[in-house]
Amino acid sequence: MPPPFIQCRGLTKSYKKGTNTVTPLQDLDLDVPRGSFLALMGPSGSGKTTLLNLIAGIDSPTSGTLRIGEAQLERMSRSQLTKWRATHVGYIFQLYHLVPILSAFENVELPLLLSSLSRSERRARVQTALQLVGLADRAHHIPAELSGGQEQRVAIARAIVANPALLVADEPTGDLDRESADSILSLLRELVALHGKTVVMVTHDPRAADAADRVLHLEKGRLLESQSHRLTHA
Ligand SMILES: Nc1ncnc2c1ncn2[C@@H]1O[C@H](COP(=O)(O)OP(=O)(O)OP(=O)(O)O)[C@@H](O)[C@H]1O
Repeated sequence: MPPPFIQCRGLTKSYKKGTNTVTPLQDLDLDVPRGSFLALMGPSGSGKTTLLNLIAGIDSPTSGTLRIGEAQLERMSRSQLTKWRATHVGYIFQLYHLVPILSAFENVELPLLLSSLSRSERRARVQTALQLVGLADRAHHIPAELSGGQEQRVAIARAIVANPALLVADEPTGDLDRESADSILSLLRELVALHGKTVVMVTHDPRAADAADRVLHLEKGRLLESQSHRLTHA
């Protein structure tokens, strides 16, 4: 068996709040295989975003270990994490976070501007990403000229343009109608099934969680159960 792509052991995150210590994530053990789709559910304040941000290298654990691919994240400094993130993780937000004055093309190109790629290489990558999300014909539209579902597709193109192995998504369908939500979930499934991405998604929506291979429930910073081991997908 290959080693898990994501491996957490005793993962704990605490914050000091005045004289109190808040521990949104406590002693978490988790293995996620490469090329799988994991959904994280749980009540508000249960630690879902905290875990997502640790896995994305946005924040560092207080204790425990977190390995993603070859990288041992708990040993990295802030600047090492920032560098690692740029090539290894794509982040998808509930409210898309697109730059309103830039076209779809320019939004997707943003993560590549700090890379050493030439202009024509960047253009080719952006076009490929927009094609993959089905929006090649909207490249020159600004976000206000797109529907919510299309904006989220642009955000997904931006998340995959640097070809990261890992995608993390925080409520990616939370602001969408059912039909657009379903099409975003199909797209995420396609990225897993056809492109080998590993997706970790926080959601409150059981229908969204149903698109995942596995659903984990957090409560008060601890893992409750694992269910819905899906073996095949249409
Ligand atoms: N930077 C921080 N400083 C202090 N406390 C924090 C910080 N980030 C998160 N917390 C606390 O950790 C707990 C878990 O927060 P988290 O955002 O991970 O929950 P969540 O499950 O994602 O909730 P929601 O579904 O509402 O987004 C909360 O009680 C929150 O107040």
